[in-house]
Amino acid sequence: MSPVTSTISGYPRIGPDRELKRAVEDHWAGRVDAARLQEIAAGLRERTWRELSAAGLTTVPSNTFSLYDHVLDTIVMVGAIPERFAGLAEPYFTMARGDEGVAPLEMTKWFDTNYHYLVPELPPETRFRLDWSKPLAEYAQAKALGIETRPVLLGPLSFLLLAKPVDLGLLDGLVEVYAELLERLAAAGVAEVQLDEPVLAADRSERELAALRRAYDRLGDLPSRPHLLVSTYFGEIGPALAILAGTRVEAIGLDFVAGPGNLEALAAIGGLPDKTLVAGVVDGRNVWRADQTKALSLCAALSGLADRLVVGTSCSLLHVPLDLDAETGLDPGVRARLAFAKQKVAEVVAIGAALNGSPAPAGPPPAHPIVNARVRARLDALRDPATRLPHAQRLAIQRRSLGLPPLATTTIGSFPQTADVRHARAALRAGTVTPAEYDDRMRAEIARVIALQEEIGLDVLVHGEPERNDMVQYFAELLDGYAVTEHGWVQSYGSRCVRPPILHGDVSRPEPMTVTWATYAQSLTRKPVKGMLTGPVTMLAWSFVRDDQPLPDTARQVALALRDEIHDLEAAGIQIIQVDEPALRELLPLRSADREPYLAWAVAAFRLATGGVADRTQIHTHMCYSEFGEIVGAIGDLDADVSTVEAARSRMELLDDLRTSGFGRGIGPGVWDIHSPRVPSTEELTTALRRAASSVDATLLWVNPDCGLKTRDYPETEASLRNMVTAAQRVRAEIA
Ligand SMILES: Nc1nc2c(c(=O)[nH]1)N[C@@H](CNc1ccc(C(=O)N[C@@H](CCC(=O)N[C@@H](CCC(=O)N[C@@H](CCC(=O)O)C(=O)O)C(=O)O)C(=O)O)cc1)CN2
Ligand code: MET
Ligand SMILES: [Zn+2]
Repeated sequence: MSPVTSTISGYPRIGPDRELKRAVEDHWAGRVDAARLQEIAAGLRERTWRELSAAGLTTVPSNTFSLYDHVLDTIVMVGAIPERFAGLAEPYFTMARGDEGVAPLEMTKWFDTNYHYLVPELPPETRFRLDWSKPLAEYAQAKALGIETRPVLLGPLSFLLLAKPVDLGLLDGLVEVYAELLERLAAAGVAEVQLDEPVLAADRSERELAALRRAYDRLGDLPSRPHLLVSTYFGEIGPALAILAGTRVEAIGLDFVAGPGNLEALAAIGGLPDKTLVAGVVDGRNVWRADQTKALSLCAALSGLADRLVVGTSCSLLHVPLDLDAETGLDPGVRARLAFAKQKVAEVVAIGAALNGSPAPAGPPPAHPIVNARVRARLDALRDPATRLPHAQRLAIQRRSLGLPPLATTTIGSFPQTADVRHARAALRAGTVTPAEYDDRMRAEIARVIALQEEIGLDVLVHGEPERNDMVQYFAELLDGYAVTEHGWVQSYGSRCVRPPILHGDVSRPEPMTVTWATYAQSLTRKPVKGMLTGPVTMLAWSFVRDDQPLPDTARQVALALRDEIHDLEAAGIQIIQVDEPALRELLPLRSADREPYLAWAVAAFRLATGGVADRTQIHTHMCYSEFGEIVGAIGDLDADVSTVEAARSRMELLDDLRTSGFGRGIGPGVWDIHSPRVPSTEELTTALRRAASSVDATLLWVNPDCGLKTRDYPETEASLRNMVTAAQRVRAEIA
C-alpha cells in the first residue's frame, strides 16, 4: 500500500494576536484602507502556509482564509450578491453588517458550533456567475511562496441548503459555475480541490440525495479538472456515502470523532477500493490531546478500507485556539493534556509518520479530574427539584407584585462594552489598577447605565454586565473545575472572538458570583433590575468540555451551581432573574433521531437551575438564533415565565411558530437586530410591534432588542432604545 499522507481541512484565520480582528475593525473605522487590509490578510495567510508546510503536512489547504466568513466569500464567488448591495462601495462588508440604508444578510450558527455564517439569499430568479478571484489569488499567493496548496471550497449542495429559501431547482445552474471554476483552477495548475459538504452530516431527503448524485456526477465527469476531495464533518455521513462512492470523485473526507459510526458505514459499503479516504481522526472541535493509541488502531482499520489513506482533522481547526505555547498561566496538569490548532497539526503529522513506520508518539498523560464528592452527593439527592405552581398561576402572582404595563420594555442584559471598561479590565490584569479601584469603575458604569435606562423610560432594567469579559468566561473564572486561557481566541462571527474556557473537572461554586453587582444596581432604582446568569447548556456549548463523563452529568453540575446563585439572588431581593440559554438551539443534534434525548437533558438542566425559586420570582430566559420552530416545544418545557428571543433578522418568523404551539407564556420577540449599527426607526419598530401584538396577548408580549448590546456603541444604542420605548408606548395606546 502507498504511504500514508497528512493534511488538515482548515486553520484559524484571525492570527496569533487577533491581527485580523484589529485590521478589519480599523478598516471599518476608516483607519486602515482597503489595500493595507489586503496586505495584512496576505501576511496572515503567508504565515499560516509557512507554518503548516514546515510542520510536515503533505498537503496544505488554501482559501480557508476569510476577511469575514467563508459562506459570504462563496456568495461572492458564485455571483449571488443580492440586488440591494449592487453598486455599493463595499458590498462585501455591507452584506455582513448592513448600513444606514441597507439591511445585512441574515446571520446564523454554523451547524452545532459557535461560529456564525451569513445566509445566502437566493430568490428563484437567481442566475449564478463565477467570480474566481479569491480562490485563484490565494492559490497563486501560496504557489509564489513555493507552497502547493489544495483550495478549499464550500460545496454546491451545502451552499444551496444553507441558503434561504432552499431551492434545489437552482442546483444545476450553480453546479455549472463550480464546473467552470474547476476547469479554470485546473488550467492554473491546481492538482486537487476540497469541496466541503457538511450538510451531509444532517438528515437529507431523497430529493437532496438525488441532487448530491447529480452534482458530483457532473463535476466528476468534467474532462479537465483537479482531483476532487469531498469532505463531510460534524457527524456521520449516512446514505450519502454510497452515493459519493459511486461518483468519480477521487477522495472522500469523513469525521471519525463526531461520527464514529463512519467506520461501520465504510465497511458496510465494502470500503472505497478505488478512492482516497481522508480520515478525520484528530478532534477539530475540542482541545484535548489525541489518544495516539486509539487513533493509530482506527487508522489501521481504515487503511484496509480505501485505496489510500490520508490522516486529517475531524473538521477545520477554525473552532480551536491557535497555539498552546502562548499560554503560560494554565495549571500544568491540565496543560499537559491540551492541544490547540498548531499542536493538532503536529499530532496529524505524527500519526501519519507512525503509520509509515516511525516510532509511535507518546499519548497524553492520564487525566486526574477534580472530583467533588459534595456536588455529586447533592445531585444524587435532588431528584425532582421543581416546586413551582403552573405558569399561568405564577404569572398572575407576578403581575400583581411587579405591576408592569402590557408590552413591558426591557433589554437583554449587556450594555455597550466601552473602551473605558475594557481598558479598566486590561489595567486590572496588568496590575496597574487595584481590584478595589476596578470595582469602583464598574460600579460607576452600572450607575450610569441604570440612570440612562430610567431616563429613557424602560420598565425592567439591567445592570449592563460591564464586569463581564464574556458571558461564559466570566462565570468560568469564578467556578471551580474550569480553566481559562489568556490568548485562546476563537472566531465567533466576523471580527468577534471568544476565549472558550476549558471545563476539566467537577464544577462547583466557591462563592456568589453576581449578587453584589445585582444588589448594587437594584439599590439605585425602584424599577425591577433583572439578575443575569448564563444557563447550563450555554456554559457547556461555549466551553471546551471534559470528555470523560456524559454531557448531561456535567450540565447538572453547572446547573447546581446556578441554582445556588439564583437562590442567593432571590434572597437578596432580586425579583426577576434571567438565565440566558442562547446556545440551546446550537447544541441540537444534526440528526433528528438524537434530538429528543438531548432536549430532555437540556431542559432538565435548566429546570434544575431555575426550579427552586418562589412563584413570585419571575424567571426569564433569552435565546438568539433563528429557526426557533424546531425547539418551540422545548422552550415551553423550560418553564421560564418570559422568553426573549432573536427575531429581527428573520423578520419575526417565530411568531407563527408560537401561534401554532399555544405558548401561553411571556414572549419578547426581538424587534431590532443588534448585530448591525443601524438605528431602527420608530415607524419600523411600531410596525413590528403591531404585528407581534396581533398574534400575542399584550400582557404576555415584551418589547426588547434581539440580544445584548455589548457589541454596539452608545449613540446608536441610545437612539434605538428611545425609538423602541416610543414605539411600545404607541402600540400600548392603540390597544388600550
Ligand atoms: N462566548 C460567547 N459566545 C457567543 C456570544 C457571546 O457573547 N459569548 N454571543 C453570540 C455572538 N457571538 C459573540 C462573540 C463575541 C463577542 C465579543 O464581543 N467579543 C469581544 C471580546 C470579548 C472579551 O473577551 N473581552 C475581554 C477582552 C477584551 C480585549 O480585547 N482586550 C484587549 C485590551 C483592551 C484594552 O486595553 O482596551 C486585549 O486583550 O488585547 C474583556 O472585555 O476583558 C471581541 O471580539 O472584541 C460578541 C458576540 C454567540 N456566541
Ligand atoms: C448571546 S446572548 C447574550 C445575553 C447576555 N445577557 C447579553 O446581553 O449580552
Ligand atoms: Zn443573545
